[in-house]
Amino acid sequence: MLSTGEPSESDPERESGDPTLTVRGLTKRYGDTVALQDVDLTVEEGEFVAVVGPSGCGKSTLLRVLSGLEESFGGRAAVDGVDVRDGGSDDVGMVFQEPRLLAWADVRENVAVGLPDGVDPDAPGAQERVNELIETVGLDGFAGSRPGELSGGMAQRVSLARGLAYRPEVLLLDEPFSALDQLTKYEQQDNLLEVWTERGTTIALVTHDVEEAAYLADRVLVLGGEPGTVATVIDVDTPRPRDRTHPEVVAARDAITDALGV
Ligand SMILES: Nc1ncnc2c1ncn2[C@@H]1O[C@H](COP(=O)(O)OP(=O)(O)OP(=O)(O)O)[C@@H](O)[C@H]1O
Repeated sequence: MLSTGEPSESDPERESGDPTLTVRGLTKRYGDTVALQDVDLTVEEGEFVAVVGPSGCGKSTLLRVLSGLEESFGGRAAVDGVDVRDGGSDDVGMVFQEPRLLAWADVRENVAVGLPDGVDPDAPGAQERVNELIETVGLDGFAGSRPGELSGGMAQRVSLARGLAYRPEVLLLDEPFSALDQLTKYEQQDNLLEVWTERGTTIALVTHDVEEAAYLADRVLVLGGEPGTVATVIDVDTPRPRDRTHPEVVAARDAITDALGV
């Protein structure tokens, strides 16, 4: 279940050895529209998986199911071995495709919303943490700005900082860099890799950007078709830290592009 709560004690229902994310035979309908058909996915603890596919193939739907936002679906989706319909894990953070910021609150307050429950934004250390995140996403100088005063890319970075504030064990990211210029995108991708490396976070990232998928992920799930199904899975075994121009990264990008049929 999506939460801004304090990281919980180990879930007693969790069986050791369970993958962090498990999806089996997932089918999701919206009325007559079948968004996903019979999708399987396993993401092990600390793994970085990217999900790519054409517009409308069900990428966001997959993340919404995993985050506990969808109750009605066929098949099974579990986080830390606990079915999302039974609450999943408390330690899941999601960054949505649209920034979803509080219009009346400034950047500092919007980021502070992501702090774990019980942490008073005025408590010692909390402001430092918020300021650090604002700096990480390159928005120092805009801490007192309201969303209406920010560009789309800046708003997206506030949303990312809010998602990172909670320090979840699992991060579900829906196109978190899509509104960024190339240079800022590269910086933010590397920031995310740093967070992932430092904390061992398990990440599922939806993206339209094949270079991004090849550079960041251990494994790339390519969805396709209508309804969306798994077209193929591509492993990216290139050692880290990676060079964006490493022949294996380039080969992975080409393999993803081929699988997408573009
Ligand atoms: N709330 C909803 N009600 C009805 N149909 C929906 C809803 N959400 C998604 N859909 C439909 O489900 C399908 C998958 O949508 P989804 O947003 O998951 O695709 P996507 O791959 O993330 O697309 P994009 O890359 O454009 O963001 C689409 O046909 C979409 O129209």
